[in-house]
Amino acid sequence: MSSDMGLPDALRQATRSSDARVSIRNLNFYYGETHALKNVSIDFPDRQTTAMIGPSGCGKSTLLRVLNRMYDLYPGQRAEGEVLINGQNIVAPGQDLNQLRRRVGMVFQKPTPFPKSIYENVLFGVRLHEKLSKAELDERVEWALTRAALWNEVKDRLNSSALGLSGGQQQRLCIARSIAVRPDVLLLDEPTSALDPISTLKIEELVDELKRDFCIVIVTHNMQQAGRCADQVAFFYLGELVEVGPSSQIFTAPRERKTQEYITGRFG
Ligand SMILES: Nc1ncnc2c1ncn2[C@@H]1O[C@H](COP(=O)(O)OP(=O)(O)OP(=O)(O)O)[C@@H](O)[C@H]1O
Repeated sequence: MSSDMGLPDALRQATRSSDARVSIRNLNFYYGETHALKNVSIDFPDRQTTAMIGPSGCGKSTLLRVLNRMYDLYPGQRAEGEVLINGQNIVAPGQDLNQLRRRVGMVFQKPTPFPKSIYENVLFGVRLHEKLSKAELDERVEWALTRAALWNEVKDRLNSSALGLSGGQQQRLCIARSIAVRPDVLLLDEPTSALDPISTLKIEELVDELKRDFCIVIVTHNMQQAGRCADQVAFFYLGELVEVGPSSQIFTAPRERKTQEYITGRFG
């Protein structure tokens, strides 16, 4: 438990790194008996991209699932500790999960468009959370698709099915759908692992662009991608955060031997 428990929210926030959008302190996560995250403390700064790297099973996806409390859907899974998003501990009881999921967008490994039009896909979350006029909805669709670098490719077929788009376009549509509700944090779980190299490059450029507005956390197995996209890199091993630092430091002068071994491909 952190020592500043009991302080008012504003003061607690002020005691954190000033630019941290997400501050995690002493987080433990359990799948029943399996202790999947062990005492993890890390900040995800605003307007920066953090890449989470580490071998299979080290807990990267689990940490993303904690950030939007996806684990709530499964009995026996529980988080202990503190995950502050804008100063609010989102793993504490009594949170409004609908609001939380509006503030924390998630994009998965495989594109997950709904069998609806491109237009309705973008508005899916917006319609749940906001009452907007037709003109405002149109404006939001154009804004989100433009930010997701897809507008020019789809503006003449907004009412066509999203399932008719290529894999790379579908993934950009999913990013548009996530940002359309204007979240604080955008989580990307291996967003390019199902894509070809050109689509991958487009998504990476997009991530670079989007970090101007959002706090981005990306899980990737691709070291080059982490090097290209991330400002900060966090290396996890067996549920523990081994090391976190600026991307340039982690890839050129890691402090920990395990990090060095992983980034040089000696295991994982
Ligand atoms: N639903 C579950 N029930 C029980 N244990 C689970 C469950 N999901 C994950 N785990 C365990 O939790 C640990 C962390 O898994 P997690 O999926 O977070 O790893 P990861 O780093 O994202 O792996 P990968 O790179 O393969 O996606 C692993 O030991 C895994 O076996």
